Amino acid sequence: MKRIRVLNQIAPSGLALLGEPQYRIFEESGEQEDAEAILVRSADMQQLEIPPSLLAVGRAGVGVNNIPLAKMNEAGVAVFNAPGANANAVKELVMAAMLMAARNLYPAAEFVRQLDLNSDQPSKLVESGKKRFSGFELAGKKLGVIGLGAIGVKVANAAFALGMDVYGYDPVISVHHAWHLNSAVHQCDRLESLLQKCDVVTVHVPLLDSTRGMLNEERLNLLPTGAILLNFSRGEIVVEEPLKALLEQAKLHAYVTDFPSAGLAHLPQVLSFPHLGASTLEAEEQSAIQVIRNLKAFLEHGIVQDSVNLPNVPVEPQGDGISRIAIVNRNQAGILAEITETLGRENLNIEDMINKSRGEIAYTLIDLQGEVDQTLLLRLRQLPNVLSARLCG
Ligand SMILES: NC(=O)C1=CN([C@@H]2O[C@H](COP(=O)(O)OP(=O)(O)OC[C@H]3O[C@@H](n4cnc5c(N)ncnc54)[C@H](O)[C@@H]3O)[C@@H](O)[C@H]2O)C=CC1
Ligand SMILES: O=C(O)CCC(=O)C(=O)O
Repeated sequence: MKRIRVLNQIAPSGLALLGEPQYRIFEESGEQEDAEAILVRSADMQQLEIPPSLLAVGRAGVGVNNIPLAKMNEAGVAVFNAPGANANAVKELVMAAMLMAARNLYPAAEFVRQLDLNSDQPSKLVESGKKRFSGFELAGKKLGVIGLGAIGVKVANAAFALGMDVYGYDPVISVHHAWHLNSAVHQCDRLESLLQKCDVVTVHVPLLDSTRGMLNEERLNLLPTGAILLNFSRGEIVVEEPLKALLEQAKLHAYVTDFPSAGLAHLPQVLSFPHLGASTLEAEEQSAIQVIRNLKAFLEHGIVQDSVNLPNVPVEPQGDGISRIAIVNRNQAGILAEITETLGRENLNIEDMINKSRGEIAYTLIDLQGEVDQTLLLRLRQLPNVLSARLCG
């Protein structure tokens, strides 16, 4: 039985894929020591102790900044996410946010809420206040999309359909996403040129060392007066102090974000949501199902698909009489020779073997004739550059 620890609420339709008797799902931290896998959404795992039994982490979503990737690599633990599974949900919220900000919908609705509509002339009250909430139309305005991945491409295409003139910045756009991007989207070679010209800017990059604080004082100051900034990516991508100053000086029309902060949330120009981007039934189900399928394929057959730290190795198992060993190792010369020598000493005949690397890490999948015992696995684990070794199944 494989034990799966769940750190956040995961859609039941996904968890249903992990049925007993093969799997047992638990939440309590006391039992974490022997979990083979952890399922997580946004819970912060940075300080979580990694049990020696852990083989994989499944992020039912996209961003993995809550997972200590370096620590996972050192422990030979595979990390999976669900690319694209919640992109439509985020796109819809971003479009709603853009419209809310451009038409001042939140303060306008608040204004109506506090009116006494039982008075003699309610329509007079309504009409008297509305001029304060006059907004602008999106059609014809310039939208800048920073990060043209699963979400950025959908936002760019939807904004184009609304009549916006769309600019995109992504120096490392994938071929897959480039294919899906409307060809009318203008490409910006420099982030600065996008910021200078766009009335609305939306950011859709992952939180990495290279993107933390990417919208700093110098860059924020390039935004035209009256611009709207949307951040449904991660709070840390925008530097708060200069943004606050621009909002207080009314140089920006609005900041709409999914990541509330104490320094900004109280400002009238700020609209904050409680990290709602992926909170739709559809996205929650899709994310859970997608990541759990990949987690299962890894635990049961050693197959790697959509991992954020291991290379893709979509090799189906060979069938009866064949044992499969999965090894995560440092990507260093000589390691394969050490592995095959160790197997040779046990007289085990290799039927098939694949080794793929991704940066500092490599993944080796070996199909063998016959039985594999715990002593062999122990010997493999003791090799200097082997981070984890296990029998699949
Ligand atoms: N608010 C919410 O609930 C959600 C937030 N997110 C956030 O949105 C981020 C993006 O999600 P997806 O579009 O699904 O990811 P993705 O991986 O499909 O796209 C990210 C894009 O950013 C680009 N990029 C990376 N560094 C860049 C840089 N320095 N400048 C410009 N572009 C850069 C990449 O090339 C890639 O095309 C996630 O990493 C997560 O932080 C994702 C889902 C839900
Ligand atoms: O699971 C969630 O609600 C968070 C979604 C998110 O931020 C992501 O997928 O990166």
